[in-house]
Amino acid sequence: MTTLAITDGRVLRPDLTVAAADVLIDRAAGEILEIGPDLAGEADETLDAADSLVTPGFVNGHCHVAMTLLRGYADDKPLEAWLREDIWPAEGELTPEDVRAGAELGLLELIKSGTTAFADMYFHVPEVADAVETAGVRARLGHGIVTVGKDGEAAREDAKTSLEIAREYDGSADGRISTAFMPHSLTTVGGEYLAEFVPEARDAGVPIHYHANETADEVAPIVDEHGQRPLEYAAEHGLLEPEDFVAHGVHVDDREIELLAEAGTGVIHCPASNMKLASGMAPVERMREAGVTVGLGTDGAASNNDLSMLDEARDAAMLGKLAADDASAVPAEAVVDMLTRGSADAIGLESGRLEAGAPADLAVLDLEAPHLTPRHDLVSHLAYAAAAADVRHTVCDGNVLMRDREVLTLDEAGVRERALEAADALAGRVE
Ligand SMILES: N[C@@H](CCSC[C@H]1O[C@@H](n2cnc3c(=O)[nH]cnc32)[C@H](O)[C@@H]1O)C(=O)O
Ligand SMILES: [Zn+2]
Repeated sequence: MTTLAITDGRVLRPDLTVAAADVLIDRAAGEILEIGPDLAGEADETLDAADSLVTPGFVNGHCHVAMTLLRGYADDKPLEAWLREDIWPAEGELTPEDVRAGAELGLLELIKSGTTAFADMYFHVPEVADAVETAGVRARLGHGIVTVGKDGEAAREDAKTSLEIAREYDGSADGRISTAFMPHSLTTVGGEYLAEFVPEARDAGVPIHYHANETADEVAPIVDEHGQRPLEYAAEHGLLEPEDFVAHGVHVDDREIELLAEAGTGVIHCPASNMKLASGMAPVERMREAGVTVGLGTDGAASNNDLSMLDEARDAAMLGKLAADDASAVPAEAVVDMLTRGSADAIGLESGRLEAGAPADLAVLDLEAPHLTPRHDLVSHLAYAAAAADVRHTVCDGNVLMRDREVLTLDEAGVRERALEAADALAGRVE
């Protein structure tokens, strides 16, 4: 057994108290062995965490990681127009190599900002999986299905691809990759395809992930056509199981919140994307009070425009208060919970907590910064004041992915160069 110790840090424990302690990790098992004083002597390797906060690695519950190539490509439009006029035409030109380049850029950003796991919906998933394997993080990956505007054959092909990818990649990258069946949304995938393929996804034993109740424009057609709220329609199609998780959940009514809580289906709140596309304010406080598992996600870099989960945490607190018209809503503890354990629970991972037996997925934040001084409350700092650049080290599955702000698994300069070239060439092809 080789061991790694994170030494002399302040460790954020599952009950959100902070203790001066070392963290001892079994590298091969990728697990935390012990948290306590003076463990450095027992370790083969150490990572210094003096004057630093050791937190669970952040979990990004909803992303389209390769969309980093479209960062800044189209801004300042609502969802429907943004997707149809700008994003989908550009995505139509994306090659597998482009997706690989965009995924690597996104992974670099995730690791640099302390994120150790994410859920991702995109296409050319084999390239995303390859990049995840190299980068060393955990991921729940899936192929996003869109059937609107496609003939029956092409639509079924898209759904089949999503199933095949989910079956093939589950458990890959030494178990760091898990998968899901991913219909894009309740309005972009026809009910007949849900009826046909959802039972198959259940047989394959994979969860289902989709965008739901993101905009008011997306709710209205379902109510008009089916006389049901979107999540009632989802439940009827077998899309609300405990392992499933939806992105957004902005326009949900009380009955839908109850359905989510009863079913145990997770909601990934994406506050930055919801603000930027003016989609609305998710009732995060009400969902949490009702017992819904709520996590956080960045969504893609084209609607955010970064992949920093610490930004998302702060946005979630701010927007949650505004939405509830109550400054005590979505407090720092709730935000830190959503950032770590909430997202992990929602997407079905064991990470998000630092304790013996848990996955060795963590981030170490440098506290020696003016904006993190003084130190009345480190949970408050994590929710409101810390930023991506404060992350010093990132560890996932017992492996050091970033040491002293240097990413060890990806060549930063090369990744940026390939992404720049791919993005420029893509923009040229779309014009
Ligand atoms: N196979 C599908 C691709 C679906 S991948 C997932 C899609 O979600 C899109 N997307 C990104 N952010 C959002 C969002 O906030 N809401 C809905 N869709 C989004 C993204 O651009 C991508 O096209 C096809 O043939 O078009
Ligand atoms: Zn999305």
